[in-house]
Amino acid sequence: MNEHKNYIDGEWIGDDFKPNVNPSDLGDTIGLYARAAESDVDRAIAAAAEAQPKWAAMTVGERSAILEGIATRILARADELGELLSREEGKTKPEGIAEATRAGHTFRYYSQQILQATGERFASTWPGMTIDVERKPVGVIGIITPWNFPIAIPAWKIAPALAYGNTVVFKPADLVPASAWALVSIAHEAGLPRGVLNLTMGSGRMIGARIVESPLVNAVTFTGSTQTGMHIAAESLKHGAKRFQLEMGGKNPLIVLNDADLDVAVGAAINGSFYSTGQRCTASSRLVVESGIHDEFVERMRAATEALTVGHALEDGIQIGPVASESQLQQDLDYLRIGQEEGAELLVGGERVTRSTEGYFLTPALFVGTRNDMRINREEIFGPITSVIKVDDYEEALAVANDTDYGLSSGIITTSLAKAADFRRRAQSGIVAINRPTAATEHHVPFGGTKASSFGPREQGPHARDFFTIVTTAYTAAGY
Ligand SMILES: NC(=O)C1=CN([C@@H]2O[C@H](COP(=O)(O)OP(=O)(O)OC[C@H]3O[C@@H](n4cnc5c(N)ncnc54)[C@H](OP(=O)(O)O)[C@@H]3O)[C@@H](O)[C@H]2O)C=CC1
Ligand SMILES: O=C(O)CCC(=O)C(=O)O
Repeated sequence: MNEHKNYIDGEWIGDDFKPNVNPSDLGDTIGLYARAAESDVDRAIAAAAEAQPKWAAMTVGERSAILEGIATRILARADELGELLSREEGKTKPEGIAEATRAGHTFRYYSQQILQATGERFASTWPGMTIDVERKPVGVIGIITPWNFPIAIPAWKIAPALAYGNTVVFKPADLVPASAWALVSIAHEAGLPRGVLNLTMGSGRMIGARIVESPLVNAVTFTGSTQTGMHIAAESLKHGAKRFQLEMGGKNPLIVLNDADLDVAVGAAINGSFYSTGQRCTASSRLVVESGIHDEFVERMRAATEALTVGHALEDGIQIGPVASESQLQQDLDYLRIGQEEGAELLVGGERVTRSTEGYFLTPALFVGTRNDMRINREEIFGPITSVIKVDDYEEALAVANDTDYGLSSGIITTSLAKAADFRRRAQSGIVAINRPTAATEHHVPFGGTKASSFGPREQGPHARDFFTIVTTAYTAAGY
């Protein structure tokens, strides 16, 4: 069985391995992946600290060329990387390939982005003075990522971190080390100097704590559950108030108004709620539907949900792959029970099903007759489960949509330009979707939310530099 080691200071290290198992086929072990010890994490952090000044001193041209080399290699291997991703995480093969392609585009984007102007010159109110506002690297960045986007999220954190002259200690989710390992091995092949990017696979509790507590780590960027994010925030403040950026949960509403095009509404709801097995922080988990269109929408949703094909992620024609892990499956089953105990009607789906391989297969589930105060509508389930909430009019729909602890994404399906414009103004989320799913975003524009969904500057696009650089203001007096 292939052994995949951690990557520390330019070397492959490790002798303690864990099998990585395919959630579509529990008999299929993808490979063995190293588990870092505390001493490995400390070594990775020290290597990143040592490499950082030299990496930052390279020209942007040199850094840009290496990032472009990583992008080219990812894009050349997108089919293979996408298949590997689907095999370890369970999203369908087309979704896996699209995600790998997005990772390549992200590296290419930042290889070009750092060639743009970054400074600003201000006129001074004092005589003989010039003021230059510049951006400098932050230093060593700890990167902690979740299992649901095993290559895109690492890419959109690692690429800007490196582009702006920082070095990285990368801790991927324990469930999906293969995509992380493949990405780091590509960076190695592309000629990244030793110590600039370090991979420490294994337990989040231990490695995450080590990264957050280290005085040599200057910033931590995290995506995952709100609970872990809040813990990282508290620990970061305790340990030298290091800079932190958090992308956490969502409970994203999709409003369907009476004037909606039903085909568009059902298409957006099915995609947003169930694709990627509903395991997206941008998933539509609350369908807020105006009463005049409610019954027809529900009937069309029932039929469309039943028609979805569920099975092995790598099989052609499969639309919904397995749930990513046994513990996530248990969480989904718990919420299916909780929803029914709360009085919601499970109209269709929510069944654990068997296929020719043994995997974590669950049919997409549609709850109807739900209220916004039910637990299934307040807590992030993170599975192929969505709820319909019936409302009387647009104002009630907007109030329900905004009545949540989260604020990542929200959407509206309407043919009224006026209502769409009003929703863009009043929706309390970082992403607003008009006549499209709440999920699936582009790599070159900002990504992030409000309330308990996000903390810190936006990720992706040009705004990513706000987290990965320090703004300094230089006053230069004339006369010498
Ligand atoms: N909004 C989003 O994008 C996501 C939300 N979730 C939500 O979170 C739930 C649980 O998923 P899970 O993967 O366990 O999410 P976690 O928040 O536990 O994990 C995310 C990352 O943080 C690491 N981690 C875990 N504990 C710590 C810690 N104490 N300090 C630092 N890092 C830590 C994990 O490592 P390790 O994998 O080794 O535990 C992983 O790399 C899901 O069911 C879903 O509701 C999950 C993923 C993404
Ligand atoms: O919808 C997307 O494009 C990204 C979603 C995401 O980042 C997540 O679910 O963690």
